[in-house]
Amino acid sequence: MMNLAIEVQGLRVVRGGNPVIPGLDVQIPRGSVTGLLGPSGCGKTTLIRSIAGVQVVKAGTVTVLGEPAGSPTNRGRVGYVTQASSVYSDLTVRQNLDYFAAIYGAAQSSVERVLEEVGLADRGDSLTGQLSGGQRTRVSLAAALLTDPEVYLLDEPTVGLDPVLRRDLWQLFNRLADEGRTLLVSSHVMDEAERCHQVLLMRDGGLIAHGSPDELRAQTGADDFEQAFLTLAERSAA
Ligand SMILES: Nc1ncnc2c1ncn2[C@@H]1O[C@H](COP(=O)(O)OP(=O)(O)OP(=O)(O)O)[C@@H](O)[C@H]1O
Repeated sequence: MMNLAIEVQGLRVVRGGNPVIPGLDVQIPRGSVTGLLGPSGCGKTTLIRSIAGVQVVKAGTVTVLGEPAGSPTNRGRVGYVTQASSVYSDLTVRQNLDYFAAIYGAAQSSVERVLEEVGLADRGDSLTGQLSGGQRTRVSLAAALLTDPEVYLLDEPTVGLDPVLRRDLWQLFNRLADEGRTLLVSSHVMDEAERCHQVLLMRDGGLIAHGSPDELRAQTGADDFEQAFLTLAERSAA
């Protein structure tokens, strides 16, 4: 049996009276980077929230590391980085990380390590509120890295980043997966599919494809993922 990090069965989520996820099943193996790709509003954040255990769900089961999503047993084992950064704007970057290290019980020495990993080693003394959106997201990511979680749920972590930083972050995600961590990373930039082991293509609250980048290319005959998505979207609507 596959060693699963995340298992979603029959997930149904209603938001604002609308069934934004009408019924979804997916399995994500440990030690992989899975890209969750799809257009704005298709339900990526809702799916990630359901896996993080912070979304009210109408039906279905979501299991993370063998526990129900949101289980206290998984505290510290699951790192969730939301789209809106969840760090304090009136503290410096280092003060934020010192604070999170203290409440998570992480070694203070890990602060410099995570600053380096997210490319913010030179911004430790900057006031977080004066950083760009992409920099603030990286402070949130650094805070998640402090506890060395087994599962990372990252909601659009590369939005607003230049190509060099995006490449560096994807290298970090792949390194974490090589070390046995599991990452679910959402993006609406289709080209980011290339950097994942597995890709989930989402549309209108459902999955229209799940496979490796090569498998999706072979299924559609498309060279780029923008085209592959369009082909799969047309097929799913037919
Ligand atoms: N708080 C809310 N109340 C009601 N409906 C919501 C709420 N948040 C999101 N929705 C709806 O749920 C659907 C899915 O939204 P979601 O944020 O999960 O999409 P997304 O793919 O993450 O979008 P984006 O890429 O723009 O962040 C959308 O139709 C959205 O309008």
